[in-house]
Amino acid sequence: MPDPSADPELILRLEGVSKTFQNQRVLDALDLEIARGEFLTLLGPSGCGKSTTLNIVAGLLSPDGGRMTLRGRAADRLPPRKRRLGMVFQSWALFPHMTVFDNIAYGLKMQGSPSAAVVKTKVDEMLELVRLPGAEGKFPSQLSGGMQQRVALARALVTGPDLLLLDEPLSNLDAALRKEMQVEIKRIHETLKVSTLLVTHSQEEALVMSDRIAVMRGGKIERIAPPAEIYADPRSSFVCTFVGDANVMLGRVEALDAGVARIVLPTGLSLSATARPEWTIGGEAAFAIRPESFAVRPGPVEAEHVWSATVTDRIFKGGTVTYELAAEGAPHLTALALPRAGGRLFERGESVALAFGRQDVIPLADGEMAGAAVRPLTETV
Ligand SMILES: Nc1ncnc2c1ncn2[C@@H]1O[C@H](COP(=O)(O)OP(=O)(O)OP(=O)(O)O)[C@@H](O)[C@H]1O
Repeated sequence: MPDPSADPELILRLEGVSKTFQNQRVLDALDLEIARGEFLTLLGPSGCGKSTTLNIVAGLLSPDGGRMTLRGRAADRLPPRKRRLGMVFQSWALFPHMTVFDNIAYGLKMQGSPSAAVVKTKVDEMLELVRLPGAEGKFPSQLSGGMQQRVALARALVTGPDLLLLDEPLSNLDAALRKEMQVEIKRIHETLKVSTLLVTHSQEEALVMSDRIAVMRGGKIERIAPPAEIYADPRSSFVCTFVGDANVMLGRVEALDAGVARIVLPTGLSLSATARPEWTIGGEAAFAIRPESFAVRPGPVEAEHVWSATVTDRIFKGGTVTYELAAEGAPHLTALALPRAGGRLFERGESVALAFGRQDVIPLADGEMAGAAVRPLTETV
């Protein structure tokens, strides 16, 4: 029976879904909704419950508690093949003894026996969509990893699913192919507008492809929002450091005026920030500054905030340069700069000015990740 309160624009709704494995609570009363046509990504560290959530949606695992509806209908007891889902997993498991054509046609044949002409038309459409025309007679072993992934997508989409489930679909590809397939999957999503649930631990994949990102931690969703919003206003220090890099710091509120807080760090550096509602004078205040929000300048500079710092390390990547810096009371800062043609890079040991404005300071609800947030440099000069 359709739920009379169900929103027809909602493809999936999970309410209070829980799952425990051997006394370990893996999902903790999880709520999640996916709108029709939406691309939603579950992003989080290993073990936070992303795949468990996806497997419950797929019907491959039963939850211990909670409710699930698909297209407004209770789906808790619906067998997987009746859920009208398309699935692509990390190991894309094409049938090795079948041609590309037969691999893609497989799902259609499982649904019933459409005429050979209908099967051919649909498979051709899919090959066109994933940009593999002419590959229908090949076997998976004759295809590159990226091409196999395109076939896996075509196989998942050929039946016209209501919801496409993607579990780490790009993690077996090398970095260049992964970037190419991110853009491909986004293009296919924009063409078909099929509602999609992606599971990944890659912030880049999440930022590039999603309409909304749900950041998971310990079996719960900590923050759900569109990519640009989650990046600009992550709220917690965990989300701030998981979606992007950040300098997370802790200070004390010295003054509060019209929603603006004056914050001092233990050694006297100070700054102003948009205040969070729970901040009080004399209380602790956590905040973050993204590496790209610091302007690194050689000497005195006019800006709302200017901190003196010393370059402790540098990594040059061509289009960008990352500096590790130490300021008084903030010994581990990271700044990201765009080297200008003809401009010079700062050397290790050099004194610089770090300039930023109030709008660059992200107020946070907690300082859990303070000091540990910015990813370490991997190559140095
Ligand atoms: N069938 C199972 N039996 C026992 N424990 C399980 C089972 N499946 C998952 N777990 C445990 O549940 C937790 C969450 O697993 P899940 O695969 O959902 O995490 P994830 O966020 O997808 O992480 P990853 O990216 O590493 O797969 C992990 O601690 C995992 O070891």
